[in-house]
Amino acid sequence: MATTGNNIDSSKVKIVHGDGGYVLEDVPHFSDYISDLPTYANPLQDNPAYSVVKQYFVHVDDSVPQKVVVHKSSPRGIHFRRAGPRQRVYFQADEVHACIVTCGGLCPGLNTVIRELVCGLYNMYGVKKVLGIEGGYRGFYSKNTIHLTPKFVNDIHKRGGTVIGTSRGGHDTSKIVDSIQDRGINQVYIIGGDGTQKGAAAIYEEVRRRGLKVSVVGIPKTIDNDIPVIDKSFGFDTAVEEAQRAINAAHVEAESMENGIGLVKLMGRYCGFIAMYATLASRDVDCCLIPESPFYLEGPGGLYEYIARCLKDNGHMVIVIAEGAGQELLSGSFGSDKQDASGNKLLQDIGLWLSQRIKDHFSKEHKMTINLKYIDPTYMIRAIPSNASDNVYCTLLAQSAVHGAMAGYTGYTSGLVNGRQTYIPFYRIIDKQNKVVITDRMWARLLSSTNQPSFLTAKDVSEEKKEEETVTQMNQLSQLSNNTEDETVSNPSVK
Ligand SMILES: Nc1ncnc2c1ncn2[C@@H]1O[C@H](COP(=O)(O)OP(=O)(O)O)[C@@H](O)[C@H]1O
Ligand SMILES: O=P(O)(O)OC[C@H]1O[C@](O)(COP(=O)(O)O)[C@@H](O)[C@@H]1O
Ligand SMILES: [Mg+2]
Repeated sequence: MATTGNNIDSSKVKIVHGDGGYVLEDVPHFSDYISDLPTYANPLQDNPAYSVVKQYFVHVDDSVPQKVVVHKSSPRGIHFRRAGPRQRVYFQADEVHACIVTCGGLCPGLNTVIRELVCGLYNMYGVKKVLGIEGGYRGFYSKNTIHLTPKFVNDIHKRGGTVIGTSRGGHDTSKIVDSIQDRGINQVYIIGGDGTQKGAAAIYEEVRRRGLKVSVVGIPKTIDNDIPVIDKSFGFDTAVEEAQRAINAAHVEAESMENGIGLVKLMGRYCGFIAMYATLASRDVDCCLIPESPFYLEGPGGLYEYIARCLKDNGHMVIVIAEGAGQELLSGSFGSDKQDASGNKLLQDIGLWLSQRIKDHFSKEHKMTINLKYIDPTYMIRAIPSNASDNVYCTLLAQSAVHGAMAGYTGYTSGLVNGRQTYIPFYRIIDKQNKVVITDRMWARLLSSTNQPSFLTAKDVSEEKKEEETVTQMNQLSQLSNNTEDETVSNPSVK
């Protein structure tokens, strides 16, 4: 199997080259593997709501750049296909049999996406057959389905969770595709995080191998914000907002007592975006600990020293810790290699461990009684309905997903890139995880806002920077090798 520098199978990559170093990382289309499919005029052209919009249909060449900060001489770089309605569609309304599935952990906005997929299909394209697959991937072959109508989904965006249920594990590609084929489903909308998108990519591959006219579409979900390429995942803003309530409670408790410490644990298995943004938003946080920035307790520059200073100067402090932070400190006594049903690492409770360590240290070393209040709002920040801006975001994601499927595209994730809706090929979404880059400006902003120690030596910083540069160079090399290895489609308007 030929792979590019990033372990991407180059035979699956559909690249279009244009002038000035323009590269379109295109998404698959039915016409790539099924010939002579009939097309139809998009029914939206007769829809009174849309027919008045100037240039409502997306131009065939419209694309969105991945990088918006450029230099005079830099190549135009990677682009993604702009999402939106096309002039011609590949399905007639009564031919469509769509299904929706939600997988992985909960996230605010799941019900909004479900609602908008159903309403988008019904109201924009006249589609009447939409099935909800119950309980995640395993629901395809082991559960009942729910007939989803605009009436059924009308109010669901006001509720947290997912009305069709979710689960981890249970992904069996061939059983899932058998079920899709047996039920005559031809549009599959899959809402989920990085694991789910890997599963969606496997389903797309199998659908294509069987030569089926079935669109497989991903909608990225995760409060952790660990999905790459996209600006942010839906529900993230809502989760950060809800986290403020826990931080506020921690602050009130801490400042009301002598030597008060409020410790808040927030979600973030492999990355600390929620902790970082919640800290930046709150201004009450004195220290934010995330998985990407290892910390230590003892000695100069360590956490104990910083806590002692905060208590001396202010009499109280607030610490926010992402659940995935400091797991290496726990390994040994508390550590474990256990995984959940999807293969995700099961984490130890770093918040509880750190609370105990802080109390023990200050009572032994400083003969001080610490009033520490540990707040763990873990599930409260994700089991809530999405806020207004996430609701709008969910609507755009869902409608874009529907337009793409109707236009015959498949094997893509609907995502926001630099503020524009795009179709991103699965391989780009599942290639790596999004992480906080601690040599970027955002982390520097956080450090300067909390005044916490960076826990890094000059050597660490230069190594971190070198690693970042190597990744950038590898990406550039892989791009170059794509340019030479892949079949070049010279006419960007092919699709
Ligand atoms: N590499 C993979 N290939 C196929 N399916 C996967 C893969 N990783 C995870 N999945 C499936 O995706 C679903 C959700 O994955 P999980 O990691 O729990 O949540 P998330 O999608 O939010 O990251 C599960 O049903 C799991 O079986
Ligand atoms: O207890 P659960 O449901 O396994 O969820 C815990 C995990 O879910 C998350 O919210 C992320 O979920 P996803 O993998 O579904 O995006 C993590 O922050 C957390 O570690
Ligand atoms: Mg995940």
